[in-house]
Amino acid sequence: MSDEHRIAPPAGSTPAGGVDGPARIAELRVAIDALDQQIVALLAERTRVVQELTAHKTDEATVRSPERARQVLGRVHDLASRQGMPPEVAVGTYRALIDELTRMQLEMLAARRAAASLAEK
Ligand SMILES: C=C(O[C@@H]1C=C(C(=O)O)C=C[C@H]1O)C(=O)O
Repeated sequence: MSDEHRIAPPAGSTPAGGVDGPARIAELRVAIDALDQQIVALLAERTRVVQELTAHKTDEATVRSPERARQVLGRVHDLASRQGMPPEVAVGTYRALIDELTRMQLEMLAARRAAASLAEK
C-alpha cells in the first residue's frame, strides 16, 4: 500500500502534514472505493475459476473439501501476516468467502443433478 493510504495516527494527535479531519476522510473513502473496484474484479475472477472447477466435482464431499479449505485459510493467514495486515481480518473474510462459494457450488451440483435426472426421463 502506498504511504498516502497509511492508517492515521491515534486520535488526538495531529496527522503529519496534509489534509485533516472530514476532508481526509473523504479522500481516504475515494481510495477505498478504488481498491474495492480492484478487489471485486479479482473476486469475480476467483469465482469464475471456482465455477469451472465445480464442473469437475460430482459429490458433496468434494464440493466441501474441508482439508483444502483449511489449507487456503492457513495460506491466507501467512500471506496477510507478511503484508502487515491483521491475519484474523484476512482469515475471517476468506472464511465467509469460502462459505459462500461452497454454497454456490452445492447449488451448481444440485442443478446439474436435477438436469441429469430430467434428461433420464
Ligand atoms: C474451490 C474449492 O471448493 C471449496 C472452496 C474453496 C475456496 O474457495 O478456496 C476451497 C475448498 C472448498 O471448500 C476447492 O475444492 O478447491
